[in-house]
Amino acid sequence: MTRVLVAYGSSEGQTAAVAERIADVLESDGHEPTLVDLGHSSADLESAEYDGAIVGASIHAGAHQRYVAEFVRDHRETLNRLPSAFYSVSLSAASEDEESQAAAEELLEGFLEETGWDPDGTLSVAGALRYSEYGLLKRFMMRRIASEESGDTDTSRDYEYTDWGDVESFAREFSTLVT
Ligand SMILES: Cc1cc2nc3c(=O)[nH]c(=O)nc-3n(C[C@H](O)[C@H](O)[C@H](O)COP(=O)(O)O)c2cc1C
Repeated sequence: MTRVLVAYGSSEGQTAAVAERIADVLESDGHEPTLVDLGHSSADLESAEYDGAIVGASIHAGAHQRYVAEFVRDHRETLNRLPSAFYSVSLSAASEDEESQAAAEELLEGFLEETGWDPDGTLSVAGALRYSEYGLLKRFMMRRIASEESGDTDTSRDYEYTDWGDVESFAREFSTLVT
């Protein structure tokens, strides 16, 4: 059985939900995933003898979580040696505007350049708008951003844009890499 680290940073929970779906797919393919929320604990990538690693982060104010970048930088040699993949969750990836989607891809590429990581696979995936969980200021700010992008501005409900089919294909592809 192959052991796969599924480590992530998530500010409002969507990247965590994606990590859980990836872990479900890996498990159903016969692997042994270990989920680690890098915001709360560190993953012992060096000594735990993982056979592969998937790392995820979300974009806030034009950048991925700094602690995820630090984790990747600290472990880049191992990540570059093992089968590995990175996914980035954002609202830009949900946009119908090609420029916004390209901006999300650029941030993903920038993250890899900045950390010195060359993963086998990448995915830029749409996240969620969780108006009900934002404080007043954040709700106002996100509503303004959504309105600029012709997105959803009814703050009385939440919106999920994640394409779970894409997430599952990404996980399945990785699964074949570590088999
Ligand atoms: C305060 C705030 C700032 C955000 N900034 C960006 C941004 O600059 N670009 C973008 O594409 N998405 C942005 N988003 C959208 C998030 O990437 C999206 O909500 C994602 O689902 C968050 O994932 P998480 O729940 O794992 O943190 C922002 C969201 C919040 C709440």
